[in-house]
Amino acid sequence: MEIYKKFHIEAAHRLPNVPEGHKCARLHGHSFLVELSVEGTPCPQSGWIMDFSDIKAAFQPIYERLDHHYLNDVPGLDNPTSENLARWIWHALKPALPALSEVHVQETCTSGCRYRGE
Ligand SMILES: Nc1nc2c(c(=O)[nH]1)N=C([C@H](O)[C@H](O)COP(=O)(O)OP(=O)(O)OP(=O)(O)O)CN2
Ligand SMILES: [Zn+2]
Repeated sequence: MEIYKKFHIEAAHRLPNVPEGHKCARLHGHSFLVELSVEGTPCPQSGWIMDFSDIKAAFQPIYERLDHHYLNDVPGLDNPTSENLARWIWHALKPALPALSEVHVQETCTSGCRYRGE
């Protein structure tokens, strides 16, 4: 079974490696939707895999590094595509949240990336 918690991150970025003339080379911003999934078996006593608020607490320090920041300035995010952001969040969060099973980064209403580790 999987549970998830969603977070909204307002951030700016530009993509430095796109072909010349690509619109994403220009500075722009997104309201990123980050959905974190955790896999497990519900505890018979509590009825939950883990408290949603524990997911929030684990993500909080990472959220603070991203929200209202220019992502290209965050160490390790010099090319902040959805793919690189999802992988970056996975590696930053996994030590504090070992049951993490998926990081879903939605960059726009129509575009995003799901990362489940390597
Ligand atoms: N594979 C990827 N492709 C693109 C990424 C990315 O991170 N990974 N990022 C971008 C841009 O950041 C862009 O802001 C988002 O792209 P796009 O979905 O094309 O945005 P639109 O608002 O133009 O989408 P439509 O729904 O088609 O209007 C580009 N590509
Ligand atoms: Zn973008």
